[in-house]
Amino acid sequence: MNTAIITGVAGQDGMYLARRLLARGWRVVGTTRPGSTSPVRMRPYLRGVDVVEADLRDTERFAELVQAHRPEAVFNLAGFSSVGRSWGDPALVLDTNTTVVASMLEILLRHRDATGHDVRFFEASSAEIFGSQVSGALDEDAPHRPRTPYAVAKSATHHLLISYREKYDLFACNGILFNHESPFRGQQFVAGKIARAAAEAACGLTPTVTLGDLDVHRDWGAAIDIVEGIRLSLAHDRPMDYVLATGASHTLRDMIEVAFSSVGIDDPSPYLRLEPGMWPTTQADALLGDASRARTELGWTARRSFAELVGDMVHVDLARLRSGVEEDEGYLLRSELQVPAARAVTL
Ligand SMILES: C[C@H]1O[C@H](OP(=O)(O)OP(=O)(O)OC[C@H]2O[C@@H](n3cnc4c(=O)[nH]c(N)nc43)[C@H](O)[C@@H]2O)[C@@H](O)[C@@H](O)C1=O
Repeated sequence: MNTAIITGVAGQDGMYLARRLLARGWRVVGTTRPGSTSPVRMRPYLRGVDVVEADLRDTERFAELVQAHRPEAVFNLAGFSSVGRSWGDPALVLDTNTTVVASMLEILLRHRDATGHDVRFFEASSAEIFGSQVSGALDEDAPHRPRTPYAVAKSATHHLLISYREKYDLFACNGILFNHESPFRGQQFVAGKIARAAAEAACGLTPTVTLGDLDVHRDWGAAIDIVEGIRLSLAHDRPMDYVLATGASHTLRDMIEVAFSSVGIDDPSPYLRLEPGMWPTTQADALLGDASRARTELGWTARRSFAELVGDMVHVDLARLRSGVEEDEGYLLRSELQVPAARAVTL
């Protein structure tokens, strides 16, 4: 039986990936931050996962886990994830998202030297590495112009992985992940916030969504699709970096329109408050991905449309509000069943 370690297993990506691997007969050891409430909240979705607490910065702990479980694959999905908030503690962001990864790679090398056992490594890189002045669809060769501590850290780690791959022949892949969402996304991210407001409005409540720039362009995909690309990256016969994106760009204005119209509200304006400048201007201007390499090499494409994704988020929030039950496996099963089997590639 293959074993995977997933760091950050209680996040949306970790959870979807764990379920996908379990369904394929893997054993999954998933780490969560000590003291975090997410594992409790996400418990209905993590059945079968061996959930362990591990502070990402405690690299000794990571070494122990590798030694104890001898995984075939490590998926590093943990770390600091808010672009905007990364200005709050840049040193912590660089530590968590870069220095820690350097230690993980060293640990995997030492493990290989000691046991002869190769561990494949996936790193969740980010479209934010491309930063400002981007135009057209971005592929793996687009230049990095990071503009936030978050993006700087992700860009450095991205290059670190490539260096390890070249110098030590380590099977390490960067997934350049564009924005991706799900009904399990927190409301600190804009899609989660909009979906919840649309559901509240549908229940007759009067939410107010305060937003920065409505014209920001992003390539929003469904997390459930993106994790399939993550899984396939490590299942391929050679390590590469992959853009995982839908290739379609939308604005926040589009998202609001789709979310509210999915519950029959044609005019969302009474629920919106605009505060231009409330969100940092140093993030990427507009992001659109070109996932041709993932399509050609992995047979991967994003299957869910923007409207399906946003509609699913709103409807799960509606079910939460109506039932009073925040998390239930039923919220997930419907969207999981919609996934057509991906091209068979086995590790
Ligand atoms: C690729 C990247 O994707 C995610 O980072 P993010 O893009 O910052 O995600 P978000 O949902 O917070 O913002 C989306 C856009 O919406 C704008 N925006 C406007 N008004 C509000 C607002 O009121 N709240 C928020 N959160 N965003 C707002 C905001 O400025 C941004 O342009 C993470 O997964 C990250 O880990 C990652 O790697």
